[in-house]
Order: sequence, then C-alpha cells, then structure tokens
Amino acid sequence: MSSTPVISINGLTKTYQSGHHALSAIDLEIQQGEIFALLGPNGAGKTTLISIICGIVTRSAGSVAVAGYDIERDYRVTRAMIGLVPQELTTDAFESVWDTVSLSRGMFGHPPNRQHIEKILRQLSLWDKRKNQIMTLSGGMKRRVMIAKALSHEPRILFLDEPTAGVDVNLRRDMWQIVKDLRDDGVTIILTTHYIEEAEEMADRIGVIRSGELILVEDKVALMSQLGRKQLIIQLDQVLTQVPAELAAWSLTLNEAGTELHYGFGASPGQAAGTDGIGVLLKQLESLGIVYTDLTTRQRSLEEIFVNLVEAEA
Ligand SMILES: Nc1ncnc2c1ncn2[C@@H]1O[C@H](COP(=O)(O)OP(=O)(O)OP(=O)(O)O)[C@@H](O)[C@H]1O
Repeated sequence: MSSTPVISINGLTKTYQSGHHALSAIDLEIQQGEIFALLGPNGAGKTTLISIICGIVTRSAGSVAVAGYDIERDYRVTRAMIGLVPQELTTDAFESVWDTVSLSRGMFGHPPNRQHIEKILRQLSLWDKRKNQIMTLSGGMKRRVMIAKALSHEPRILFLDEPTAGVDVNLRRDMWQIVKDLRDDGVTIILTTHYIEEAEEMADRIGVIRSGELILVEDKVALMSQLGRKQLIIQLDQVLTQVPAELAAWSLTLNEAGTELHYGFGASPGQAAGTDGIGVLLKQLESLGIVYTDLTTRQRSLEEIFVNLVEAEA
C-alpha cells in the first residue's frame, strides 16, 4: 500500500435543513489501494459522509479532495474517479444485464468498451446472465449488477454502502472475495457496515463513527492488538469467597460462583506486560496453596472492542 492519500477530508461538517447535525468536523485521509471500513450504529452519519464525497449531498463546511481535486469545484473529474454502490438497488428491471452496465458507462461519457464490460461481468460471475433481464435475477445477482454498474466507468475508488445488508452467509463471503479481488486490481475501497465481522474480515483500516463524530481511525491489526487484551481464566479446585489480599496487585476478578479467577493482560498500560507475568502469578497462587485445575486464555474480538468503545464514548 502506498501512502498517497486518494481522499483528503478536512473539517467536514454537515447540518441538514432540518437543523440536524449529521457530521461534525470530520478529518480523514484514505490511502490509495486500501480497504477502509466505516463502522457505526444506525444514523451515525456513514451514508451522509460517503454521499458528500460522491457529490450527492452538499457539505455545510470543510473540504474534500479526491486525488487533489475539490469535490464541488471539480465535480466532473472527481465523480468520474468514483464508483458508488448504494444501499438501495436502483436498476431498470426490464433492461438486460449487459445493457444496464454498458449504459452506465455511457452516462459517464466514456466510449463503449466491450472488453472492459466483459471483464467485470466475468469477474462478478455475471457473464452467463448478461442477456437476462434484471427482474429475472436473484437478489444476490442484482447486487452484483449494482457493483458491475459502479465499475463500468473504471473508477479508482469504489464506495460500497452496506454491501451485505440482508444477504445470506454464502453471498456475504462471495462479496468479501469480490471486494478483495477488486483491491488486488488496485481499486481503493471504502465500505460502510454494521457488521463488525465484516470489518474484521476485510478492512485494512477501520473508522468508527458515532453521532456524526469520527471517534477512532486505526489500522485493524494495531486496533486489535492495542485494545484486544487477552484474558487468562484460572479454573480453581476450591471455591473462594474473595480474591486473597496477597494477590491485590494483580487486579484479578473472581467469577460469581467463586470458581474462576480472571486475569486481563496484554498491551494495556499498568498491566504486567506479555505473558511473563503469568508465570509469576501462578507461582504466587501455588505459594498461597491455591490449587487450579485448568488454564485458558481468550482474546477479545473486534466486536467486544467496538461495543466497549461506543459505550465508553456514550
Ligand atoms: N435528508 C436528510 N434530512 C434530514 N436529516 C437527515 C437526512 N438524511 C439523513 N439525515 C439524518 O442524519 C443522520 C445520519 O444519517 P445517515 O444516513 O448518514 O446515517 P448512517 O450512519 O448511514 O445510518 P444507517 O446505518 O442507518 O444507514 C440521521 O440522524 C438521519 O436521520
């Protein structure tokens, strides 16, 4: 991945005519060739943000540049670089797959290019359906047509607004593969999602948006290792009524039944670093005559991290 920002957003603010503040001073840079997932609850401002970049909604303040071009002053240039797959399916039901996708290319003023249309239809497994009317396709195939339409004018950047909302597990996995293949072709991808699993599976970076504020932007792996502390569960041979005072320094917690001690460790400040501390802890338990029957560790998932984050900010 190069470090050239393909999208630069500065102080972007949106207040709808109703007076609703949908976005507050968003600063964000999207790097060329990355998959960026915008995660947030309903009404957080995800669609508003991508609609502004795509020129569908006007900004109230701030600036957005795509490859250095301003999205309002140089609208035609920036819009031509962008493909948008909206949440709602918008296609003419009576048109054939081939005509729909070809027509979409023409709307961007591009001359016909049969080879390109064939390539994307094959890539999206739509080639065999190219003569079919859209209305005869399954929901999953219709979604693929939406992606094909968005790719028809060879955009450098593809926005996917909740690409897998309401689709079954198999199709979701197919979509993930399609998105990764597109990234391998050099397309920068920005997707919005409610599904943490989706961000965890696909994204290089994750932005969390809540009530119009971007509360976090982080590399996925770094995010998971910074926040994803591990937990050691010590199964006890006896029932304790409380954590022994001698172990106070370890910030242990006892489960309700008194049969398990829980120890959080990892990269968080103030905690014993790494796994070295565990050996010391276990020796100390032994010296206190506390017998354990089993040890397990678990890593927090991005889902837990996300829920904690949104709750902490609330
Ligand atoms: N045209 C509009 N006029 C007034 N308010 C709007 C308009 N469009 C969106 N909003 C409000 O702005 C806020 C952000 O909406 P937005 O669609 O960007 O959220 P979202 O994060 O995409 O939500 P979802 O996950 O439900 O799609 C919401 O409170 C919404 O009701």
